[in-house]
Amino acid sequence: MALRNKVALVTGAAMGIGRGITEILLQHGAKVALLDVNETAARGLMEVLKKQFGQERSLFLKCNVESEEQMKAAFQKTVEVFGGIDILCNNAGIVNESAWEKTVSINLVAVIRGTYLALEHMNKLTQGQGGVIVNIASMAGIGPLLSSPVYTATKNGVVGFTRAMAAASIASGYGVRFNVLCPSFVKTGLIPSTSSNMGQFSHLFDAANQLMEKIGILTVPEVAECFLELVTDETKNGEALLVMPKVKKYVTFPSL
Ligand SMILES: NC(=O)C1=CN([C@@H]2O[C@H](COP(=O)(O)OP(=O)(O)OC[C@H]3O[C@@H](n4cnc5c(N)ncnc54)[C@H](O)[C@@H]3O)[C@@H](O)[C@H]2O)C=CC1
Ligand SMILES: CC/C=C\CC(=O)/C=C/C=C\C=C\C=C\[C@@H](O)[C@@H](O)C/C=C\CCC(=O)O
Repeated sequence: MALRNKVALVTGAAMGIGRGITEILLQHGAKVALLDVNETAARGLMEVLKKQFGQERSLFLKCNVESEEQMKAAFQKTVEVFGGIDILCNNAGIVNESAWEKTVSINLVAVIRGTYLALEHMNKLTQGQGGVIVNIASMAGIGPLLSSPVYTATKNGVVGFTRAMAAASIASGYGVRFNVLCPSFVKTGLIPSTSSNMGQFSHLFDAANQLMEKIGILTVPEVAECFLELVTDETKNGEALLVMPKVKKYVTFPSL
């Protein structure tokens, strides 16, 4: 898929991986709707993006992905302003084993919500033009992260949901590709600097840090490049791309 003048919607776009994904999409000629709850961070980013890419290439929509109403409105506004949606990145996510229901709501329920909203616009069976959806899971969606069982559950859910949607799309003829990106640790504000949000697993904070030291830490641009591969390579559908420092591999799953 060539990105020039394609329309992308990115959740959690104001910081971290979502910002990196937004920037690489703009660098390759796409228009981007940025959805985030953090208005201060988003508006600061928007000033930078408008200077670098022009006034008309990016749009910020304050949106809590937990809200069906706000997500529907954001998708509708994106279509109104940019004329459609070709690319969706469900990226927004948190790590909080204390507020675990919120973690499920943002990391999994909202990914399903965003996917279904985008499909309404992309589905070729309902006059859509097709498209591609890339969901951001985690290495914890492939192997258990002992310090964060609920986070692990949400990311496993994102992997399974995305792969099932790809199979459904092929069987149904939606004309939409679905892929999932599974980074290991990435240098953003998400990585817990204290055990405050680890709840009953706070005693495993050191173990998680030891794992991080063992695996190493990715940069946001490294992750954004892998996202771009899943979007632009039209042979990729139903893929889970595991990214670690110095290695990336398409995960193979047992065929039942
Ligand atoms: N940082 C890491 O080590 C890794 C992160 N990931 C995943 O990557 C995604 C992005 O994470 P990071 O960029 O590291 O985090 P981050 O904390 O740097 O950025 C997350 C963004 O999402 C936004 N957000 C949070 N809750 C939201 C909500 N309810 N509605 C709308 N926006 C919301 C935040 O305001 C922020 O801008 C998450 O899904 C995370 O699970 C996956 C593997 C590793
Ligand atoms: C607390 C969450 C922090 C950041 C977000 C995030 O998603 C980070 C995930 C990073 C890595 C997850 C790794 C999970 C690993 C487990 O499956 C282990 O059982 C695998 C152990 C080592 C694999 C690497 C190696 O041995 O070379």
